Amino acid sequence: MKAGVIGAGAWGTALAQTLSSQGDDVLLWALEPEVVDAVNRDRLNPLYLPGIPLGPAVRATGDMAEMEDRDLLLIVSPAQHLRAVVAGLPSGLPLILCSKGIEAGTSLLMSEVAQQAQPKSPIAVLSGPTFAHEVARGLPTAITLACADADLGRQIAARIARPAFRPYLSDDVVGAEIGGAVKNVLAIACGVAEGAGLGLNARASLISRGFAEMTRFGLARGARAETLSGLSGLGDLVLTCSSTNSRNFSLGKGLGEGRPSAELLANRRTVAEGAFTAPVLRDAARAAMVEMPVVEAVCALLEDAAPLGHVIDALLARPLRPE
Ligand SMILES: NC(=O)c1ccc[n+]([C@@H]2O[C@H](COP(=O)([O-])OP(=O)(O)OC[C@H]3O[C@@H](n4cnc5c(N)ncnc54)[C@H](O)[C@@H]3O)[C@@H](O)[C@H]2O)c1
Ligand SMILES: O=P(O)(O)OC[C@H](O)CO
Repeated sequence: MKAGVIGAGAWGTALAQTLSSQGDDVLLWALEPEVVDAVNRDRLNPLYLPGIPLGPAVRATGDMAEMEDRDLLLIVSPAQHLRAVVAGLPSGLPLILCSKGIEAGTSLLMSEVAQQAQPKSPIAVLSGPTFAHEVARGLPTAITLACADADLGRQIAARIARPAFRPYLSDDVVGAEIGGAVKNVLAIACGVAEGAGLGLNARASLISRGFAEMTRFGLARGARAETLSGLSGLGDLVLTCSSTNSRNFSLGKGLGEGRPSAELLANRRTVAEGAFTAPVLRDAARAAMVEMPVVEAVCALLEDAAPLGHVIDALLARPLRPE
């Protein structure tokens, strides 16, 4: 097997390490030359996945043309860069999309963006509760692999499964993508609750009511309810809303502590996708007449549109309604 992994952030590096764990040849494309050098010379990626030794079967490159001889590509760039990254790939190779987000300006899901950028490539989506550093250490992980072509989905699942890395098949690509994109915004909300000291009842309520928002939006975009309540939806929502290991939760925690969003977002090396997804999701939800008050509240905080106390009061003062 000759897999290519496009993007050597924490998740791309963890996936490369996982795929190579049984000796498969994995080529990892990195944007930063220092990452290429560190992987090839020291078997480490100290910039994005410090402390994880990489196996000998992972080789890094900065040259996209080297992906020509791969038979499968995992795309792991930040969502807002996926279009440009995919457009630069050799054409026709099966693409497994691992980025979580909605494209700004078009409101397209990653599969829709990839389809436009590489119309000849078959597409699958890999998404679920997966902190990169845990996966890289070989800790047990289950994840959704969504592919409209059931045969291709089965082939890919067999190729990427490892003893502690277990893909579950789905044909609901839209559902898998919406879960992964929306949970990042809701994790910011849960981080705010943590930072502002609102307590664990508030967090559980945000997870629950946030899941109701995810479901309403997902159903409006054609997702299936069982996908949203699976690994790529509820599973990832629970993980990301529970720990400062999540960059989105940590961003929210900073907001909840009263730090300005501009300060929290400035000069970041790592990506907190929810900050980019939130305004796109809000606008798409409004256009589809889907109510997403928690998402609206996160946007208000990210845009410094209202003080934290007002945003919390406004959420709590919404009219009483049936669950
Ligand atoms: N980290 C995780 O645990 C995890 C798990 C599942 C999914 N994801 C998703 O994977 C995607 C990548 O996240 P990550 O955690 O690997 O990234 P990261 O935050 O660790 O690193 C940032 C990445 O962005 C890349 N980048 C910066 N500018 C770029 C540009 N102009 N063009 C292309 N790439 C650029 C960097 O090279 C680096 O690979 C995100 O959509 C994220 O939601 C992450
Ligand atoms: O660190 P986060 O918030 O980007 O979350 C990482 C993964 O998406 C968790 O599944």
